[in-house]
Amino acid sequence: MDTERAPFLRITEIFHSIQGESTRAGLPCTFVRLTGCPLRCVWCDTEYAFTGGTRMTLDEIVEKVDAVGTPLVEITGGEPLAHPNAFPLAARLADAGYTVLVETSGAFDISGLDPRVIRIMDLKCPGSGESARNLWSNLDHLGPADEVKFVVADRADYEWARGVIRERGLDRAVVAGRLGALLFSPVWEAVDLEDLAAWILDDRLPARFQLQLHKLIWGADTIGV
Ligand SMILES: C[S@@+](CC[C@H](N)C(=O)[O-])C[C@H]1O[C@@H](n2cnc3c(N)ncnc32)[C@H](O)[C@@H]1O
Ligand SMILES: Nc1nc2[nH]cc(C(=O)O)c2c(=O)[nH]1
Ligand code: SF4
Ligand SMILES: [Mg+2]
Repeated sequence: MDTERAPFLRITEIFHSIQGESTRAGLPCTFVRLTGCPLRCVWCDTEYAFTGGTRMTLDEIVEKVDAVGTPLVEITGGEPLAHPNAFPLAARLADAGYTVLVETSGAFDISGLDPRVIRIMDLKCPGSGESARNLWSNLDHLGPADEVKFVVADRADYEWARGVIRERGLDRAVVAGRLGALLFSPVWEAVDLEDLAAWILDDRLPARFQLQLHKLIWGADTIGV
């Protein structure tokens, strides 16, 4: 295809690292970080992906992922689903045999994603400043492989998340296997870890406590890991 006309995306970075989040934390993973996000979570650790980036065709992206040669690939950002070509990219990577994770804010319709793609969807808590962007209809499109994540800045965020989980039956969905996992992640260094653990245990939530493993390994300010 003529490279000038071929479908493309703006890419901040493609890197090979240890998956730091989700139920796949600890596994080698290739990350494709798309440039640009229309949200502004107050605690965002990836502001460097809001602008800039390099224009790459989908062919070039797949080639670079192939060159790394790891079976697990995550498309993240920025906000991947703000970019229409993220959808064909995810399908192309699934066609190529990769296990494809898409990490999304939940602000964009996920229903057009290839069914083979595993969705890790944040529900933005009030402390992020972006709660109003949650697209609640996305919950109807999640399945047994998908994960819902709450990144909590304080007790008020935790209580909000607990309310959402109970009122929308996400706890029952996880226990019944209709949803893959519920994740609680502290905003980095904002919440006492013992407190968050105690809250989850006290409430008997069927949720997974997760830390950003890559920050424990390489520090919070290292980019490209
Ligand atoms: C940088 S975002 C990119 C994907 C998408 N825009 C989203 O928000 O899900 C990747 C993940 O990092 C999380 N994250 C960003 N800043 C964080 C922080 N300071 N502490 C903990 N998690 C953070 C986000 O909530 C999201 O789950
Ligand atoms: N190692 C590592 N694991 C991650 N899992 C999700 C990430 C993200 O920024 O979306 C991320 C990241 O930035 N680095
Ligand atoms: S949606 Fe994701 S990339 Fe965008 S500001 Fe929030 S955490 Fe950062
Ligand atoms: Mg990250």
